[in-house]
Amino acid sequence: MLPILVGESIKELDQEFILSKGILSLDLMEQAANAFTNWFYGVFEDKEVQIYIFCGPGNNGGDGLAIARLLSENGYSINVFYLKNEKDCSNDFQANFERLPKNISATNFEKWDKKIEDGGIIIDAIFGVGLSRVLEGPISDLICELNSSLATRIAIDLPSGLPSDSVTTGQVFHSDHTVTFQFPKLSLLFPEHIQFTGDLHIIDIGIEDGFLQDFSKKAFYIRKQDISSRHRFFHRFSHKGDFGRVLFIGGAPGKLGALFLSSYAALRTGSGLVSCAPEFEDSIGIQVPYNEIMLYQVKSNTDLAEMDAIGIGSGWGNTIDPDYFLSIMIRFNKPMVIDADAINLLASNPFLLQKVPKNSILTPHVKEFERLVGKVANHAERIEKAISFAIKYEVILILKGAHTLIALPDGRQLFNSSGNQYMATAGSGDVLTGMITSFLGQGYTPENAAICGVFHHGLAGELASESKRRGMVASDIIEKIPTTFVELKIS
Ligand SMILES: NC(=O)C1=CN([C@@H]2O[C@H](COP(=O)(O)OP(=O)(O)OC[C@H]3O[C@@H](n4cnc5c(N)ncnc54)[C@H](O)[C@@H]3O)[C@@H](O)[C@H]2O)[C@@H](O)CC1
Ligand SMILES: [K+]
Repeated sequence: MLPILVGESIKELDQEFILSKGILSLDLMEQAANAFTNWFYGVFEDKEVQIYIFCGPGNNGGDGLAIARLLSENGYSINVFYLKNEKDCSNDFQANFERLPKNISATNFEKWDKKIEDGGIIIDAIFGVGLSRVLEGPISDLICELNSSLATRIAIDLPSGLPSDSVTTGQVFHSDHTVTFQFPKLSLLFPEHIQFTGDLHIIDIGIEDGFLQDFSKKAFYIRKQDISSRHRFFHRFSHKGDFGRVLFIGGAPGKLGALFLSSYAALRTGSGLVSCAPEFEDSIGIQVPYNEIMLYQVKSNTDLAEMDAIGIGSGWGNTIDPDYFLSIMIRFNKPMVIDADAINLLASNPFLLQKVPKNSILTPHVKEFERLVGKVANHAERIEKAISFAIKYEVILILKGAHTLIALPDGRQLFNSSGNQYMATAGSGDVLTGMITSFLGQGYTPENAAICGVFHHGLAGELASESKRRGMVASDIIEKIPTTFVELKIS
């Protein structure tokens, strides 16, 4: 997985990397500029448009100048504006300033005539991870001016004004695209920053993952290439028992659909045998809309341990007796997947939290999470509380949303890269519960079940939305689960 470094470690990384490779920091800047321009050529082919590059005094500005040179050499029309007397700027800024081709006009931003041609592109190279305080004065006014333009806006590494690891309180550049180097900075994953970050692109500037590992042991970004090694592989003699027997408990009157979504998602994820236990006085006569799913009686079956995994809570209702939940946890006594109304039950009966089997997986959305831990001010605090919760109760806490967070009991935090906004639809969470429970039942460790479940769920959502967009529903996600195995070449 890709390590996520905090802002203050990035300078140290930079230093050690160039030392180990025997290169100059200017060379690394050139690698970064080349990686950026390669991305740029793929997205913006029209060389007639005017490109306005605003360069701050540090190395973010240096990147901007190197990019200006490379784009100009490639035939693009470049206008550079810099923010300080170039003598006060970083060494690599100055070196790249010297290397600017003569045909590029470079002007102090205070002399900018505020004209941006129609269809123009603004590149923000003002501040990156070196931002040290809230923007004020003329720089804040400049960002405000740039934000009001109709141009396409691109931020290099970070939108200027956005701190790398915390929530912003000041003026920030509004990007349509943020092109960040090597790994996502934490603040680019916060939902409250979406208006600043736009589409996120992580580009490789040549620093190997292995090198990054020494600088972050806590926060990671889950990518497509991290998934295959987490899967179990089955052979031609595998039988349905090997693929696990799973049970879903939930589905009170009026909410049966949630239970069926979880159950069917588990089948599509590969479970061998799937049963569901609706929360009905008498569930015998209930019609299950899928031939492959069996009905199960939790109250009369004492041996819940015959199940390989249990997913509990989808549509369970709010009238469940906490002692009944407790008896299920005691009778099963293995890690289980706990969602929705089961999380609400834990929140209103905190004594139950101590009884949750270790390494269980809780999958709250933001509101359910707040019921568990209380109100939070912002996403940074939410992440901190998720980490402490996972450590305290020795569970895996999956905080659902864009870049779903998987907080592990040892304190590691994994952020997901798959999925999109179209997945914010009724029942999407029930599908996730079904998928994670399925992997758990197939013998995956809770950590791998969580990672594979979250990533495949997001990928299935992406695939389903290709043709459905905002009309996508949770069942569409389920139908695309098998294609995720094909995409990732999982047999
Ligand atoms: N791996 C790396 O570390 C690499 C870093 N590179 C670039 O270098 C950037 C970091 O460069 P720097 O550390 O020089 O930092 P920045 O260029 O982000 O900013 C530092 C400069 O801005 C000033 N400053 C900070 N906050 C300010 C504020 N609110 N108002 C006015 N002035 C302010 C500082 O005094 C300093 O002069 C990265 O974001 C990236 O763009 C790339 O060149 C490639 C490699
Ligand atoms: K920037």
